[in-house]
Amino acid sequence: MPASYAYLGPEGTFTEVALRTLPEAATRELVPMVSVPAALDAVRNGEAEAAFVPIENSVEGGITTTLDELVAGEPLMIYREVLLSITFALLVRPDTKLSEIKTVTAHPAAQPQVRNWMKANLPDVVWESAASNADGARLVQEGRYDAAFAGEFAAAKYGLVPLETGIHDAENAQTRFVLVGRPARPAAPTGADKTSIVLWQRDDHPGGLRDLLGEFAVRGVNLMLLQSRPTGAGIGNYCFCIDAEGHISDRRVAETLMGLKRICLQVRFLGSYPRAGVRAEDVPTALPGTSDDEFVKASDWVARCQDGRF
Ligand SMILES: O=C(O)C(=O)Cc1ccccc1
Repeated sequence: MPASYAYLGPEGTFTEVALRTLPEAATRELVPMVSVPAALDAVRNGEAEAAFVPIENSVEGGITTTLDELVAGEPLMIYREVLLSITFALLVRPDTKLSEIKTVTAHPAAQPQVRNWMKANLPDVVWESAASNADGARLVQEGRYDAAFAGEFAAAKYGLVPLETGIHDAENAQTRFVLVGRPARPAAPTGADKTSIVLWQRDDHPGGLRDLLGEFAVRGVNLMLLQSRPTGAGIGNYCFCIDAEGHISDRRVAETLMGLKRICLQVRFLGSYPRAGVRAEDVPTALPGTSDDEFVKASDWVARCQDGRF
């Protein structure tokens, strides 16, 4: 049996479409799962080599189920990311008219991307969340709802037809997906990489978040995502999910992680991996004083000072 990748299913999700853009997916068995936690659990318990799940979209920010799963439980690591442009189709059973639609369903992350369209075209329908957009289509096929927002490609799989296509409140809406596996050595740096971590503050004090961010700022490390998530320990208790530019093998990133490790209660490393759609030559050069070479020279100089050989 080939190694398998679990993904947010059923067949016909945007997640599946994004996964199939990865060359390595062609040599794996792709196994649809009912939810993001189920896909990640399949990795944790060794049933799947990796899981492919949505993590962020450009309209609403982080997909909280995924972030919360990566923040807690047995540690996992991100190895790849994929960006997919998303527009929705309104899928119905054949012969359904727009005026007959009373109920509509889709994944919760779809709602902010179709809200204005719904207000204009389906003002009085009842929205209910589905486990994924393709699962919504499946529920329409079963007769549980009148319509589903999903990828147009899901229609044929579930015996539905697109009543409307190209639905998107925001131009260029994109969703980011990640391939997640058990912890192992990160892939070698490509020159256009990203590092994901989770931080827990040691204590609550004025400027606490600024102290964390200062560790990135003084080493010239750019942030790409900052999302707070409740720790569950009471109102006001948050951890921070952060994506930073660069690879853990870059000295400025490694030194930032060391700085954070010293001042945080806990740091969880979620991986260093290639940025989707960005070439190394398009990444700005390191700010003055933050290149690998400058870090190495500075640390050699301190060693010489400690030896009295400066
Ligand atoms: O992959 C899907 O189809 C999902 O249900 C997740 C999702 C939700 C909204 C936009 C893109 C992906």
